[in-house]
Amino acid sequence: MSKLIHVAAAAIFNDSGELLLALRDKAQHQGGLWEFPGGKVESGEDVHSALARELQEELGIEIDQSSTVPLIQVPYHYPDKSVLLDVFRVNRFIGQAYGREGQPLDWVKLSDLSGYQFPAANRPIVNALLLPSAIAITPQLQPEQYSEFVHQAFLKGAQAIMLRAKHLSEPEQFHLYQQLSAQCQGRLIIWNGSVDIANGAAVSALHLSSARLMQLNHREAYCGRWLGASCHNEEQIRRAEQVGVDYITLSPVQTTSSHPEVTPMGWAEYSRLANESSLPVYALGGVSMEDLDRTIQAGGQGIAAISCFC
Ligand SMILES: Nc1nc2c([nH]c(=O)n2[C@H]2C[C@H](O)[C@@H](COP(=O)(O)OP(=O)(O)OP(=O)(O)O)O2)c(=O)[nH]1
Ligand SMILES: [Mg+2]
Repeated sequence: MSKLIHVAAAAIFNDSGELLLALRDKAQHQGGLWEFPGGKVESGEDVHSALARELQEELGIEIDQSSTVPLIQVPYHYPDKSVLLDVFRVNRFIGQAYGREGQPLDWVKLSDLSGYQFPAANRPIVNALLLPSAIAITPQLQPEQYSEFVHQAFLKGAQAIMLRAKHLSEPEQFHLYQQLSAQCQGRLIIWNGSVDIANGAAVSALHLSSARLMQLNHREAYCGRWLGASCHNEEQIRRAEQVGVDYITLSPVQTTSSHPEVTPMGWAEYSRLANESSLPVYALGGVSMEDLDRTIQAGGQGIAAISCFC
């Protein structure tokens, strides 16, 4: 397999929360498609300097390291070359962005991103931009207690809910899913269950256990928009990538009360696995909202947790 070409790229936001896209020239590799501005890291250059240089060369804007936050690293093998897209979120910049190389630019709302055609390697980047950074997973409760849990979880900073209620019957789970979907008012609600039931009930976000992930052969078997999976080791992560899921949770990062007998992987191993994976990776197991910044700095998407939202 050819050597990975290290590419620094930026998801640049303006004060209105719009994202800057540039159109690649037809003559370039992956030409005619929209991209996140950036380019190749030169030999001897660090990725932050490369990003600042590329954004100056391509857009005429100035950034510094304090205004960039890691978004995702995506290794990707095209038939003709292999790239490592090292993508940062840029929330502050100096200057007025314009296409210095004549390339058309567009400021785009996140909700309009699906209307743009990107290189194949960009799918996880778009997913990382659309997915939340904090998911509250429901503990085992009586059916009438879930609504209060969801209410509290949003107050405590969760941006999405994963309904995991294996102690209830499937009709009860589905009834709860519908009730909580109404309560979430457009925020993401993920159902932890099987592909068949999710398809039958037109569930738009499904999370698979690692056992269900290993049994799934094709992403297309699930009809909804978001597909996630629980992973605990490299074999499961590779499987999730092959199947083409949209995100994974990786656990346990730290000792957790729900599985006290399992040895946690620790932050260094979490970071290594998250960076090697092409997918958005949530830290799970003994983590809380206080770990959000370190998770993102470690190359993760965010946190998924039960206890800290109870
Ligand atoms: N900048 C950027 N490159 C991307 C994206 N997605 C994707 O697959 N790529 C690929 C295309 C290229 O093979 C490589 C980046 O190369 P580039 O053409 O931007 O590099 P550069 O700015 O240094 O340009 P050049 O001087 O080599 O022409 O990464 C993306 O969103 N942004
Ligand atoms: Mg470029």
